[in-house]
Parts: sequence; structure tokens; C-alpha cells
Amino acid sequence: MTSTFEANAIRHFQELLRIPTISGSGPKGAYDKCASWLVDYLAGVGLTAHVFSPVAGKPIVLATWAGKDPTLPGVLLNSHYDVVPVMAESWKYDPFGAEILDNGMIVARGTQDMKSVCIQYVEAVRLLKESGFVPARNIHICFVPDEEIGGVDGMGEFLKSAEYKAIQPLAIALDEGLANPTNKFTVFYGERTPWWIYVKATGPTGHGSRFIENTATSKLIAICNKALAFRAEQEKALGASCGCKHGDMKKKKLGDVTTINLTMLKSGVSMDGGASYALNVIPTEATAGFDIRISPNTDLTEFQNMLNEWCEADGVSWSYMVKPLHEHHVTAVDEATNPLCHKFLETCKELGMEIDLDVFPAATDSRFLRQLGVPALGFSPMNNTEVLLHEHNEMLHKDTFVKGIYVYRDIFTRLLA
Ligand SMILES: CSCC[C@H](NC=O)C(=O)O
Ligand SMILES: [Zn+2]
Ligand SMILES: [Zn+2]
Repeated sequence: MTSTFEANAIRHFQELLRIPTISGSGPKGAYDKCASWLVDYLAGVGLTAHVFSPVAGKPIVLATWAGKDPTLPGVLLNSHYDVVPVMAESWKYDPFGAEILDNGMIVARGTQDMKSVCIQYVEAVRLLKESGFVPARNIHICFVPDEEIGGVDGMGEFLKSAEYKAIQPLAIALDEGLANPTNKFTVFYGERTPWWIYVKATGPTGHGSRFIENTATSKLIAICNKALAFRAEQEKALGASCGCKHGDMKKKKLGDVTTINLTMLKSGVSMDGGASYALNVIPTEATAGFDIRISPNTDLTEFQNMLNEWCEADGVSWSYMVKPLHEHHVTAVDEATNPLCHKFLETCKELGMEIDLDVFPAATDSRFLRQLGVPALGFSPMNNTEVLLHEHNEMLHKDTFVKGIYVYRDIFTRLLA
């Protein structure tokens, strides 16, 4: 039986899902609409939100629930409110309709990534407030845009703001995680470092019927082949024993290996305004783009040296598409270093939740926080749930969504007492 509280929480979730906050600024002012919806929503639980836009049209929403001792390091509950685009023709349902299917699934872009968490934080606070609970320390709830396109104008700007300075110091930040298809929940203590790079090769032109030496495309293909060989090696390592003290019990997961994927290839001498190519002319330039995710187990300088070696031929160079991080930043979860992170995991255990402690395979806003030394854990309370983020027909069961609220409530009750 769904209680009134649960029905209202689901309704709020649907309302948020119906705002099409596709990254960038969203269609037709969706970001602004979302920010004002969040302000009203937070007001409904007695929290006064502050909205500020370091970059025009990209509002950040921040609210604080004052703790008993505001001088103690605070807690940041972060979520991004933007979502990735949809290919609507491939969806069986309206991606921004938030329809509830007969089997209880709520379907919409953002159900898993991560509007569920946006609502679950606030509903957990609602329950705690209604029960008379007052947290020991300040709890800051923050909603940021643009995570899906790198976070520079969202979390990046937030961390430079006076508003962020005003909430220092922080004992722990929580941000998104991933669904776990088993009965376990996953907590992420780090993530792979993303490097997006272009490799550009140049070479001579000539007639397409001859054996021209050192062409741009042949040089580029040689590098692509090296990248594919490296990729195959890493894929082989995936699922192998990680060689640690856990022996075969702990197999390498995606976060423990490095992936490199060729996601762009460009060359050719175009004609007719780009409609076709002169296939009998050797192009003088060829470019490839790679999405690389470097595991904390891989040394970044060594990796960079490998890229330099791959690209040592004349006329070949590589560059970053986005300014990268040159150091891995992971959050220690031992009691001495980060007591609240340790307590978070202990609390989960006490609540009977089985936890996988992993490295997040992609990138989240947590990397910016960790870079500044803020202990951050990635956690989205969705177990027994297929991972559907960024996919067509992204969905989440309404019962899983509601259970997640109680999971946060129970964790916060113990963590923040
Ligand atoms: C390099 S920033 C990209 C951020 C994005 N985050 C979630 O999917 C990702 O591709 O991992
Ligand atoms: Zn996300
Ligand atoms: Zn995402």
C-alpha cells in the first residue's frame, strides 16, 4: 500500500522528470524552470534555497538545514539536475512523460541519472524533520547543472563561488552512484580519470592510384591500431583476479581497468560542399578522437608517455579536447582519515545493506570535490536494478525509488546524530 507520503514523493519525482533539463541550458528555459521548481519544492520542507548563476542561464540551487553545532564540518548532498539528450524515436514512451507502467516502472530520462537522488535527499529530510530530528552538523543540499557535459559551468563554478566558501569545511560529500543489478548497493570512493583527446596526423597528398609514403591516414591508422591493441589487453584484464589479498574473490571491474575508445574519425578531401569526397586524392590531414578513462591503478604520467610514444612519428600530434586532471584523487574510507566516510559504510552494514566498494567507471562531479580534498562518496540507492543510465527507456521501479528515501533517512539518522 502506498502511503500519502510515498504518493506525494512519487508525484514530486514525476514533476521533476517532466522538466526537460537536457544539458547545456535545456530546451526553452528548462534550467530556469527547474531551478524555480526546486526552490518551491525545498520551501515545502521548510528549507530556504538560494539560487545563483555564475554562468548566465545555468542556475545553481543551494539550501542549508542548520545543525545543532554549525561549527562542525558540514555535509554536502549534491546532485545534478541536467540529463543527457534522448533519441525520442527509439523510446517506447514519452522520455519526459514520467509515465508509471502497470508493472510499477517509472519511465523517463533522469529516473536513474539522477533526478531520483534529487528527490530522495529532500524527502529523507522531510521525514527527519517531521520526526523532530535535528542533525548534529549542517547539511547542505546542492543542485547543479551541466554535469553531463563536463561540469565546468556547474560544479566547477560552484567550487569557485563565495557560496561554496561559506559552507566550508565539509566532512563528507555525497553524490551520484550507479544502480546495482544484485541485492547489493554500490558505493564509489573514486573514479577513473577521463581524458578526451584528439590525435592529428598530416602527410603528403598525391594521386589515389599510387604508393604514396607516410600518408596522414596511414599514420593515423597505425595509432588507432595501437589503441585497439591496448584496449584488447585491458578488456582481457577485466574480470581477471585483481591480484590483491582477496585473491579470486575480487575480480577486476570496469573501474579497475583503463578503457580507450575511438569515438571520432575524420579525413578525406571533400567536394560538393561536403556531400561527397574526392576518393582519388590522398588527404593531407586525418584526425581521430578518443574517449579514455584511466583507472586509478594506471599511472597518469606513464600513460601520457605511452601516448607520446604512439605519436612520435613526424607530422603526428595529440591534444586534449578538455583540460584534464593530471592526478588521480580517491577518497580514503578509513576511520582515521575520513571518519564520516567510514561511518557511512559502517552504517550501511548496520542497516543490513551489502556494499560493493568500487571505482566509478565514468566521471561525476565528485572528481572536482576530491581534487579540492573533500571526501566524496558516490551512492544512488538502487539495488536489484538494471543499470539504464543514458539508455533508451531509462526507468526505475517506484518501490525502489521509495525505498531509497528510507535508505537515506536511516543512514542520515545514524550518520548525522
Ligand atoms: C569528462 S566529463 C564527462 C562526464 C560524463 N558523466 C556522466 O556520464 C561522462 O562521460 O563520464
Ligand atoms: Zn549523473
Ligand atoms: Zn550521466
